Amino acid sequence: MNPALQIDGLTVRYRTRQAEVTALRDVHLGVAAGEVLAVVGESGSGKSTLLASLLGLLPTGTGVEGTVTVQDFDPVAATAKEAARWRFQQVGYVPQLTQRSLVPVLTVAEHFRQFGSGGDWRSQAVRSLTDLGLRAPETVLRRHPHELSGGMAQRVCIALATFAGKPLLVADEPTSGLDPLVTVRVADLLLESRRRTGSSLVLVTHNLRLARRMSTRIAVFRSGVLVEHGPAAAVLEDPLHPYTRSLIAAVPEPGRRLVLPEAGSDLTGTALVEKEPGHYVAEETVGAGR
Ligand SMILES: Nc1ncnc2c1ncn2[C@@H]1O[C@H](COP(=O)(O)OP(=O)(O)OP(=O)(O)O)[C@@H](O)[C@H]1O
Repeated sequence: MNPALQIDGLTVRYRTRQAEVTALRDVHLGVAAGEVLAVVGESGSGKSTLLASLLGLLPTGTGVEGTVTVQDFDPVAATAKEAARWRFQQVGYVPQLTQRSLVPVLTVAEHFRQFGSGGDWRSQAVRSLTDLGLRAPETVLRRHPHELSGGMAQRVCIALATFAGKPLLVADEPTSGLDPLVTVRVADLLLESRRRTGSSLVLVTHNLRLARRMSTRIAVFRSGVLVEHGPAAAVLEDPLHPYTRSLIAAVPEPGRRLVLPEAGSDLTGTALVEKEPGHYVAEETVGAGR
């Protein structure tokens, strides 16, 4: 099977006034058509930079070495205009800050109309929004972005990304902040859309349970280095790298009570209880140091 996505020797350096930050170092990664790749790693490990490279969204002036090919297109070498046109035609994208990615002067319906072909875009949009647990989809369609809550905007963006059946779906933390039932709906909708269209899906997530539920392959990043990459079951059941093992060990068993240990964290001393797989709620404050 041809790779839908191929990255060879990718190094990305951001240049700021104060310093140069190497966000990715010599990354080699391939994803076949129809696969679901979960990109995991701690904050600052380079996950969003990887997505920006795949989407042709790196800031101007960023230093890039190596090659990226996504379905015969090179998003890193393309101009901003070429990359924008390609994304519109080929990519369904769920960004991390969903509310900012909607156009303030357009209603939700007008967002859908841009991607819809034929007359049934409205019923398709209503179906997607209903599948994502929005109770009054017709009302949501009439609203402007500022009239949506954060969770609503997130689900609108997910519905838009899957709407047109593009060959590549890219989602940056699509379920962060959503409740457990909606998380499951989002996962199901993304997977259903992938099944229907045969698209490939690249998913950035901190949630290893979500990665396990959704992905066929997992790529583990640490400090810009791809430390482990392979079939999801192999990486999660038999991790080779100590960092992957520590990520997996940090996921508590369902129902277990967890007291966050990191010194300096706002949540230090907060007990979390897993109410649903992969979803933790603050149960009580137990005092730092316990
Ligand atoms: N535009 C930028 N200019 C300078 N440095 C940046 C820029 N974007 C990211 N970085 C730095 O590059 C590194 C990788 O950041 P990146 O956002 O890719 O990580 P991440 O794994 O997605 O983190 P998070 O999970 O917190 O979103 C970090 O050190 C970050 O501070």
